Amino acid sequence: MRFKQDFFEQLPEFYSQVWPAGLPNPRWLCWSPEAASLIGLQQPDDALLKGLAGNEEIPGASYYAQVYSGHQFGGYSPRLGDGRSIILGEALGPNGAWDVALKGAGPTPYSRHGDGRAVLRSAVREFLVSEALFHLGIPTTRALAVIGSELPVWRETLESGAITVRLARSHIRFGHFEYFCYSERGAKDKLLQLLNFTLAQHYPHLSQDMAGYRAWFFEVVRDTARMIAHWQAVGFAHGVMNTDNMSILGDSFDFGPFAFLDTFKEDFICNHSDPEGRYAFGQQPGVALWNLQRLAQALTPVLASDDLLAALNTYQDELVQAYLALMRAKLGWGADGSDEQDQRDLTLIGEFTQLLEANRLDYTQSFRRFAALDPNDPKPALRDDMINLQGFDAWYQSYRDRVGQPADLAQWQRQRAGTNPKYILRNYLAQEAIAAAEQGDNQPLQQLFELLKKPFDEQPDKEDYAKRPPDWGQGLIMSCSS
Ligand SMILES: Nc1ncnc2c1ncn2[C@@H]1O[C@H](COP(=O)(O)OP(=O)(O)OP(=O)(O)O)[C@@H](O)[C@H]1O
Ligand SMILES: [Mg+2]
Repeated sequence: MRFKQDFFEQLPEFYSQVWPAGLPNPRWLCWSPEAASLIGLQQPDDALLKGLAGNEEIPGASYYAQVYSGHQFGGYSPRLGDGRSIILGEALGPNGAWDVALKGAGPTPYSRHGDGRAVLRSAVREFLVSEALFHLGIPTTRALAVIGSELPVWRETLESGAITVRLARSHIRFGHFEYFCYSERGAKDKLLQLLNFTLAQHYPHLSQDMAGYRAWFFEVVRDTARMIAHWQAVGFAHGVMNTDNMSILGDSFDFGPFAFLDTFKEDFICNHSDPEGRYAFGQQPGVALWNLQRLAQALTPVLASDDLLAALNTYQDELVQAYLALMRAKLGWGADGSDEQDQRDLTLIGEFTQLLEANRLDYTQSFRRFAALDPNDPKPALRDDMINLQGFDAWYQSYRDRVGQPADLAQWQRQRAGTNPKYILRNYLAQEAIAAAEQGDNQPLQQLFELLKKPFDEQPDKEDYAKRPPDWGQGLIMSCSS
């Protein structure tokens, strides 16, 4: 790995230097060749294993934990920071630089009462979902590898310690700005320093002045809205949308109790620690706006309120337009750009998801039906899934009116197959692969990983992975303890 150390060198007051505690008997559990290529790595080898486990120093790396704060479940936590993640610097690749972070590398000055560790189960989940989201075309941090070990780590029970090697375009979170606004009260110079750094690194087209800052915040709002549109369109629930888990670049970030929906349920909650459903699937668009409002508030020392408000006011439209574009691609609809059509389409989409919910249908499977649907067919396979046929027939008539007859049906269906994944990371699939890996059998994990790289392909020998979960695996709710 070749590194540059811009954050480390330019922002010395924004982190603590810290060494990884190391892992006994480390072994490769997962390796993503696609992520590796981003930073010019070819093969996992022994020297790299020792380095990423934290057992030997990696040449050129600086070891540091960033300080940040954030709103967690609505309340402000004045000091969080990387309590179990150590960043090595920005690794240089053929198309830019990627922060390399060892998540689970041991305690840091921000660990408070935590052990600084991650367990195999959570490390593998983060690995799988990072790469799965990427292959679904959703902006996300990436995962290079998971390293397992014989380190005993206590959660609800005795588990083993592991490290996810995360690659991120940036680790700067909404919470970084909140920290330098509230927790370091009056540190306007630091807020500005952070903002200028962010612009220089990631928004080179923007100037470091009021006009540039203003344009930047509009982009943050836009990119956050687009990320959320992707989550809602694919049926992804993040589970812990605290502001310290919101990447400033609009990449999906920090994967804990996430879930892809199986049976569609608007108010589906995937996080065991969220009984109120603050972060329920259907709440995500509103929560992201709330989070952007917290970010805006933290930016008031450096940006005019009117500018911040003007940007926040674009959120809904950015979200709706991005969501409509994705859903139209899934359903096979064109667009004429009119408000009337937008409204009608939103209504029609909402009616469809209501049908899914009322008929207790699987979100992914139901949309995948469109890949084999002929709009000329009055009784498509999708109809056979429904209990409420009358409701479906009424909706389907509107759908057919909307879609018209495709000029080239085969091509139209290929397009639907390319926008409605067949395979998603269902929680029960992750569970099965993890259970095997915990017993020393990596094969199911490797197979699942390979499957998720081609979510839109038929992969006829993998049909079982497209099925609905067995009874034990329905609507699994994950605990936050990771
Ligand atoms: N086992 C742990 N030991 C020490 N600190 C922890 C541990 N687990 C979480 N934390 C800290 O608690 C806060 C909230 O945790 P959260 O689950 O959002 O983040 P995370 O999953 O640890 O990491 P990241 O956001 O970098 O993906 C963070 O400051 C995090 O570093
Ligand atoms: Mg976090």
